[in-house]
Amino acid sequence: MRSRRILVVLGTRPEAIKLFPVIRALSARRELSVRTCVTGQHRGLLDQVLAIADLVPDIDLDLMAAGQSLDELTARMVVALGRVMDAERPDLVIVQGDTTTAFVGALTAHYRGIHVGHVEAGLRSGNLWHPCPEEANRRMIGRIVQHHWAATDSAAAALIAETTDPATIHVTGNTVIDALHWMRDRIAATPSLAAGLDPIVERIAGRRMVLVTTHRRENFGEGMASIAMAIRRIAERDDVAVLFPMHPNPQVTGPMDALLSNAPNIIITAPLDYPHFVRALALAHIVLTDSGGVQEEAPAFGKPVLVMRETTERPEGIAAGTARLVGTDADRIVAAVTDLMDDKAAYARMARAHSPFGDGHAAARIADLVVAALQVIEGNDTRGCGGAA
Ligand SMILES: CC(=O)N[C@@H]1[C@@H](OP(=O)(O)OP(=O)(O)OC[C@H]2O[C@@H](n3ccc(=O)[nH]c3=O)[C@H](O)[C@@H]2O)O[C@H](CO)[C@@H](O)[C@@H]1O
Repeated sequence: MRSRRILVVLGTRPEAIKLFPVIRALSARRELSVRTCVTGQHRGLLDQVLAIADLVPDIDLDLMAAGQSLDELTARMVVALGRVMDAERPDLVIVQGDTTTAFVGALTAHYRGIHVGHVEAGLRSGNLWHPCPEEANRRMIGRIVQHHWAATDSAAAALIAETTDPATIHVTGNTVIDALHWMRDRIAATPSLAAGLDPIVERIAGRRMVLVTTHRRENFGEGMASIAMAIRRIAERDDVAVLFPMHPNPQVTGPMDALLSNAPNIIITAPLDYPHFVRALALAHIVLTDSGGVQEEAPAFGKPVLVMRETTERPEGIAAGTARLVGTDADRIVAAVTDLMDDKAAYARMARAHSPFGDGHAAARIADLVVAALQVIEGNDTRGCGGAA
């Protein structure tokens, strides 16, 4: 059998983190020819992950443009990825999560009758506008792909509730845990990978670190201002130090700079590269975030995570008691952090190392599923939409 062509499409930092374990696992299968296409929906943050994972993309569309609108990005990406599909002619396309890159990768493959596998399938917040456009993207992806690789049983149940054929759904675990274990072990073997954090560790010495990340679109505006106020109040405690790797989006830096610059006990940095962030996560006492991936990583390190969102598509962390929704209201956030700082029993209940999101072997399972899927595709004669308008 000729080696079967797999095209992995990604465009942002979280996709790179969650897909590099899959790319490694697939590349170890001799019967597969794996190519990677990066859209460059994000640039700097994405490149940091590609570098640490030793991933050199076969195709880099470099589509990101300063101040681009979602319309412009999507339009450019449809045309560019369509051309990649025609040139590469893959037997299977793999996308991850809920970005514009993931949706357009699935759509342009669908136009050509190419099978698609979806990593992290089935995440649903139940609110079409929260998060936007991610919830819409992942629902639409779920309607047009053939292989749904869900991270958890609840994600699989969400797909079943949408009448997805159960035979096309497999629960694999979230590949973010594969990446986290790989990075943790790399740092243990080569501490210099995350040595850049040493000065911050010295500055924080003796205080408990609250690690903060925020950048969700639905928190822009009032939400960000309220989060900034909460961070400032949390940092007024002398037994606390806040470490805040700040996303460069002006919708984040604007409100934060206004309230937090020169605030004592708050260390603001540029986004940390993946090794440094994983080390910061391991050193944190509490994690305060609106990130999806960080919600999945923190429990694996036994870190209580307070989620600055109104809804989450990760109910497993809430059910396991390792995560709590606190929204963006400053009083609620401060109260939740204070509770964990002052109530040892409350902290112990949340700080149990527990990973409802996977065991670190999701990528290997996905590689097995890809090989199995290709047998099906071998006998399948999909014509797609014929390519013409
Ligand atoms: C709606 C939603 O939840 N969608 C999610 C969103 O991803 P996200 O919310 O997880 O995005 P971020 O928070 O940007 O990335 C987080 C990763 O970045 C690392 N990190 C963080 C800060 C830093 O300073 N240095 C770092 O290295 C960190 O370890 C972590 O792994 O889109 C993904 C793609 O579709 C989806 O999969 C995913 O559901």
